[in-house]
Amino acid sequence: MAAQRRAGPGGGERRRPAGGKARAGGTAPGRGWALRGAAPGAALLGSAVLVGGLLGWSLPGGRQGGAEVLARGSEAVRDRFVEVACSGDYGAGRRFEGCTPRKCGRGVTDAVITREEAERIRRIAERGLSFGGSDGGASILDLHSGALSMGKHFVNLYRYFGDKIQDIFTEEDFALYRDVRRRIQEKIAQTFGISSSAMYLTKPTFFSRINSTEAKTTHDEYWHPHIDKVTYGSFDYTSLLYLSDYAEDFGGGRFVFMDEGSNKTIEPRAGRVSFFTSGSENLHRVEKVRWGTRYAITISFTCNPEHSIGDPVLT
Ligand SMILES: O=C(O)CCC(=O)C(=O)O
Ligand SMILES: [Fe+2]
Repeated sequence: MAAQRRAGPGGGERRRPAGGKARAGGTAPGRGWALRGAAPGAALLGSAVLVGGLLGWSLPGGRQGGAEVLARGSEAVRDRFVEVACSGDYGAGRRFEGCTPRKCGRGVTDAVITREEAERIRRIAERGLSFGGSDGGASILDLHSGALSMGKHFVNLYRYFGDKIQDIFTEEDFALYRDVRRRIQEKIAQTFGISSSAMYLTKPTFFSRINSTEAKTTHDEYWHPHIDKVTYGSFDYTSLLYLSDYAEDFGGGRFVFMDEGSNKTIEPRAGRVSFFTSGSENLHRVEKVRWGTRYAITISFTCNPEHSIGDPVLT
C-alpha cells in the first residue's frame, strides 16, 4: 500500500527528535495515504522491465491458479532471493556508491524477525491505531511523523497527546522498533551487496492496518498496482514486515509482484520480511482484504542522505 506523497493530512510534522540520523528538509513525512489512483497500472505493466533472471529460484512455493507463490504462509522461509534485471530507474538521478542498486530483485525471509517480536510490534501498532482509524478499510500510523488515520483524514498523534505520548508508547517499544529496522537494513545490505551505512531510512515508513470495510476515500485504496519509486520518490529499497498471518488472521491481502506473463505472490506471515528494489522491475499490488485484519509495516530506505529520516524517539 502506498501513502500518497501529495495532499498533506492534518498530520503535519512532529517536533524534531533529538538524536537519530540528521534529517534534511524536515517536511511532513507520512503525508496522506492512498495510491495515486491506478495511474502506474496498466501502462507501466506493459513497459516495466520485469524479465527476471530468476537466479537461484527453484519454485519453492509452487504455482497456484496461474500465479507463482514465492512464499507460502504455511512455510518458514530461511532465505529466498530472486534476482530480476534492474530497470533504468536508478540511472537518471545521482548514483550513490555502495548503495544505488546494481543488483535488483526480491527477497523473503522468516529468519530475521521472530514471530514473538512481530507480535510485540503488532501490539504497538494496535495501541497507536486504537486512537484513530480510517472510516474506510485502510489505516496508517507513522511513528516518525505522528500521522494517524482518523475518519476521512489524518491527525498528528504526537501533537494531539504531547508529553502524554509516554503513557501510550514506552522506550522499549521504540527500542524494539529501532532494532527491527536495523536488522532488516542489514539483511537488505547483505543481500544486495551494498553497505548498510550507505543506506538511510526514508519516509514514509508506517504501520498499516487493513480490513474489509469498503473504501471511503482514495486514502483507503491500497490495492492499486504501483511502483514504490514512482509513488514515493525517494525509495531505493522497500521492505515489508508482516505482523499477522494470511488465511489465519485475514483472507485476501496477499502481496503480488506483477510480472509480464505471470504474477508472483507472497503470503503474509507474522515475522516475515519481504524486501525488494523499489524501481519498476518490482511493480506490485496488494489484493483486497476479504475478511479479518491485516497488519504490516512498510520500512523504506534511500541511498540519498538528503532524504534520510531519523528513528522515532520518545522525547
Ligand atoms: O503491505 C504490503 O504488503 C505492501 C505495501 C506497499 O506496497 C506499500 O506500502 O507501498
Ligand atoms: Fe508498495
